[in-house]
Amino acid sequence: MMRTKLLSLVPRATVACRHMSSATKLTTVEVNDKTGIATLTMNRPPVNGLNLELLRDLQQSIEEIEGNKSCGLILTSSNPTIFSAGLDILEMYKPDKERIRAFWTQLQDVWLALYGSSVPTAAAINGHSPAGGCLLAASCEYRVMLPKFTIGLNETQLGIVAPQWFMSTYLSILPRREAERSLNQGRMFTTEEALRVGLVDEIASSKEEALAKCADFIATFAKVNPLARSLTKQQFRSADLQQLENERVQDLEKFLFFINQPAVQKGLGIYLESLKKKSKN
Ligand SMILES: CC/C=C\CCC/C=C/C(=O)SCCNC(=O)CCNC(=O)[C@H](O)C(C)(C)COP(=O)(O)OP(=O)(O)OC[C@H]1O[C@@H](n2cnc3c(N)ncnc32)[C@H](O)[C@@H]1OP(=O)(O)O
Repeated sequence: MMRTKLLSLVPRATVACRHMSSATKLTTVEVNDKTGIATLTMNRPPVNGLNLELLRDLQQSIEEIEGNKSCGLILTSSNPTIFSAGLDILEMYKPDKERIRAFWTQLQDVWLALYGSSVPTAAAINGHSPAGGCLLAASCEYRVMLPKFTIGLNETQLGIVAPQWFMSTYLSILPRREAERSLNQGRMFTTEEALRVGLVDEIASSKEEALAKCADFIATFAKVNPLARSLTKQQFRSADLQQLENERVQDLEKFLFFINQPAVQKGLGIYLESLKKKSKN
């Protein structure tokens, strides 16, 4: 029988501030002793909205996986229909001054850690994956998605602009023409469309199958020298990573300036309302 280790269930103290959703961790890491592959599961009901705490836990879990000599990382969700709803809009709507800085900086950190991870990475996309959810999946090296869900960078639909590093992540997967058009449109792809354009690599009929396909992808590196593999990956990704490293502060200031524009705040408010109305019907 497969033995697994549950590594990330350490309780965390509750901090008295907005959006703090849980006294326990919002991610779990399970390492398969046989394959050495770590499965990182997001678990922030109802929709895995990426708030400051989930981003912190993601960062900690990625670091843990890097540190425990796992052979690979599979990112997935405990929610049966949602991989991640992207950034928690409540972090950006009428934001707290200090918290929103920490939030965006943490998002930068998570992207740098995941996109730049030294271990092979794959996403088992077992539900909808808009915007920031798509960013996380696209930062991995391989994607397996379940049918009847949607994925894409839909920022323009919300009246917001995906920053340069979101674009770079798309461009690492999609042909330039497709990346530009779909980002401009804020297009959400169905699973089948995503497969057709290459945004996902395979379709699986269940989460278990998706995880198995991700594990198969990671196993393709079993006989490749790990240092050679990770340095090669780094060479492919270093320009994108370096660009954000060099421009972190400007990127943060640009985000803050943009998000605080009255028109952007108004748009986010309307979008939030529409989401709430939809969930009441
Ligand atoms: C210069 C740079 C500037 C800015 C860059 C910013 C980049 C931004 C990136 C982002 O990620 S923005 C977030 C974009 N995300 C979305 O557009 C997704 C919106 N959500 C949905 O489409 C759906 O909720 C769903 C994920 C498909 C799930 O649908 P489902 O029917 O299962 O759930 P429901 O819609 O009823 O939602 C339940 C509950 O959750 C709330 N919710 C949903 N998504 C978010 C979110 N992203 N942030 C905050 N809250 C969210 C929704 O309102 C419901 O709440 P309620 O139960 O209280 O009504």
